[in-house]
Amino acid sequence: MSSLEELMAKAKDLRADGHSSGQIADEMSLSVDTVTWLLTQSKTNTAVPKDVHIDWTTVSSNATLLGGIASMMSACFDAETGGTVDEEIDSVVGISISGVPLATLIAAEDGLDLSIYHPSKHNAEDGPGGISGNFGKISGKRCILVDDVITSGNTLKELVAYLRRHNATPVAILVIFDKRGMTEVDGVPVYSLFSIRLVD
Ligand SMILES: O=P(O)(O)OC[C@H]1O[C@H](OP(=O)(O)OP(=O)(O)O)[C@H](O)[C@@H]1O
Repeated sequence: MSSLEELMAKAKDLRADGHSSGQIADEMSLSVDTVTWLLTQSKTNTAVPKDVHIDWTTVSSNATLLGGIASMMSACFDAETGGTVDEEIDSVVGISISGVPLATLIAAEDGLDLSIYHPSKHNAEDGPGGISGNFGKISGKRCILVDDVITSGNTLKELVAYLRRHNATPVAILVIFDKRGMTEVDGVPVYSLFSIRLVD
């Protein structure tokens, strides 16, 4: 089976399990347009939408490799800012689920507090997102926000707004993959290890 056929099969499995197109898009880190295409087209009758699927499970399933990626994210941030911003930061906020191990490793490496954000899209009752009460509080803190990938940027936009509403200051965003080529999210600079573009 080709990787494209595998993506089609996975999208169809998720749909059969009752997931909406938006949920499938989130699960597979693809755009909703791409998911619609995967669910409705064969690869012979229309052009493939311009999106990329990132499979980094070889790294994410290995704690040592994940630690290496977290170190690279932290080092990338230091290199881009000259290391001057570090002293002003109190907390690392990881976005559940995939941002959590990265945020934990970065917080440990840099000696910072750890907070966890549950995005609204994971709220089964369609309620708002929120900071977990089982980890660090964010009120009054200067925070760096950590996630694995930016697809639309909506999750990070939501967290930036949440932090500002709750008396915290989002200072920077650290991600591994940026599929939007974003330099900032509502005024918060983005530092990505890899910025992904399709070239026609
Ligand atoms: O830029 P956006 O369009 O908002 O998408 C990016 C978000 O989607 C993925 O999370 P997902 O909801 O799939 O949960 P996960 O962390 O459990 O993979 C990813 O980990 C980001 O948090």
